[in-house]
Amino acid sequence: MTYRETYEIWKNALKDTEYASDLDRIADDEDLLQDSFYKEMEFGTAGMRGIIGMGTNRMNVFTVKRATQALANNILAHGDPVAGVAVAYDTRKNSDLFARETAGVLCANGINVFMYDTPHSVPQLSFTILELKTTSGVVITASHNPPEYNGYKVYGKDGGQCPVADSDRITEYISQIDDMFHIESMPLDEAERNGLLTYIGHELDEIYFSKVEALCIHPEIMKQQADKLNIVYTPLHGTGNVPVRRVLKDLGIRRLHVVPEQEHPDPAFPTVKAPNPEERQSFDLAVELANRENANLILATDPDSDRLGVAVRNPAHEFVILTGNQIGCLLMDYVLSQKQSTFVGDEFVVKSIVTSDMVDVIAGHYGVELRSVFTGFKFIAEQIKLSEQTGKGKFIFGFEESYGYLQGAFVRDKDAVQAAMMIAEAACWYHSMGRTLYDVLVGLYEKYGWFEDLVLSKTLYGKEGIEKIQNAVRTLRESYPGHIGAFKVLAVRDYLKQERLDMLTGKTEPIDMERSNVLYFELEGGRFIIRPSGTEPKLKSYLSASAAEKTEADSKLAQLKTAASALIDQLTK
Ligand SMILES: O=P(O)(O)OC[C@H]1O[C@H](O)[C@H](O)[C@@H](O)[C@@H]1O
Repeated sequence: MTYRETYEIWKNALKDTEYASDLDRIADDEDLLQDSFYKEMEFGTAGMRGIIGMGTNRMNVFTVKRATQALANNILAHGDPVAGVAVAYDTRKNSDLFARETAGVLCANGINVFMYDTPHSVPQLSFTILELKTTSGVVITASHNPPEYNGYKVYGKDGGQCPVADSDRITEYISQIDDMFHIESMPLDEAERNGLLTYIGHELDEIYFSKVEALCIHPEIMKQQADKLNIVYTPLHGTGNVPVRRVLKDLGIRRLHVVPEQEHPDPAFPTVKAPNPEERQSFDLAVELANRENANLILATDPDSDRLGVAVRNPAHEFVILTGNQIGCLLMDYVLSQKQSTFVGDEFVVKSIVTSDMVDVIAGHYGVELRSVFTGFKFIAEQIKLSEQTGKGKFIFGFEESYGYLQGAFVRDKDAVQAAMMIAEAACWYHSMGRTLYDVLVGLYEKYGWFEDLVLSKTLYGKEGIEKIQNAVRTLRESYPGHIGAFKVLAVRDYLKQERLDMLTGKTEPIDMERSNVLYFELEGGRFIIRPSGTEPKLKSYLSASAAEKTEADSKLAQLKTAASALIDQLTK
């Protein structure tokens, strides 16, 4: 079926409804029409995510209700409708509306729903699933994407993002729904009267806060140092505002300045290009405030408060915005060093394969096992579940370069509330020894080696963009380059073919992991990894160079950046 034909079906089905004028408005914009109707929304790295609007490839009540009916079918066949589903939403446009639609469809299927009636963070929802022992969970959020996006994150009963097998089944159920315009829904007041819908009260928030606070390794040091730490925090208009402030306050932090322009929910996110702590621009207002208040630490959380960004002062008193790898290494080294004396030998940490190799060296230093998984925090959660099922291994810490960190396994997704607490605690601990987080970071490089990491993302919109992204990786797979710039390729790991090719001997060996569309080039003195993003229309590549000295690592990374950028441009022309 062509995109025009699909559009006509929508127009007919919705001709006498409030949506008719929205559909009319896009009729003359061929590109928009094509992008809205040429395909169905897919379940990617973190569920379904897309631009809000009319169409099969858009986030709207129809695609949300259809996804929910598919989730309901999956629960009725493989889950536990009585245990039910926990539902939360963030501060984005239509998040509350989509959450109510989700609840209505689940209840119409006889599935119990436990729903927050104010915006809540992703980690709080993950915690809620475990606490209430529900069979599944849904958060309406597009995480850190620009304001025009929303999304539908699905969770399993272990509190982690839905495993691949479930998302494949949900996708299959979606394809079996012929009429997405007449999906049954139960009015929420009726669902509440029937006992199918329960609103979650504040008690759960309190339990969550106390569990996060209990992770603090040195609460006494925090109390003692709290007044010396001057922190600026921005929730970037999102859900972090309540939990992050509460936890820091409970632990004794008094000098916390919240960026006023970004304190309150605003679905337009008017003060940032994207509410993403990965983007330097999202720190602009926080840096201004921190300079006015002479603060020494900046914390930023994204709208669903699973990502944390951090900026620290360097010796020249300027703010340096840390990368996700740097924050993760600082946190991991802190946690491992403080807990080392309690280790019995079965401890493990988890990172994704695109996360810095510095993690491997830190884990080795403390003698803990390092597990590497694909991009997606669900794979870190899977390792925690595995250790519980087998009784083998104790999870200590997990992180991804994409600004996601976890210490306490009472949450199974990245948790910026925990991470904000941990970084504040680490800052207090080191402050008590006269050191800043910047000093500590430099100390880590001096101790473990200079690992310089950089993520290059190329955004390519629309149908054509997606095709370019897929083609780029395909082209590279068809013929591996012998060099990337001046960097010799030593081996190539193709995670789709599940094979590693040694470029020097020509020998291949199997990779014992599931399939994933990732190419990993092992270079002399670095690495280059490339994959299509599973959450945004981006071609992502991860560059790393390492050396014993900073200047050498910097110069290698700069060279690699030039070569990789040229290669990516050529692949996406
Ligand atoms: O690189 P992507 O597929 O866009 O994923 C980047 C990140 O997106 C979301 O935040 C997921 O929850 C993370 O687990 C993932 O690392």
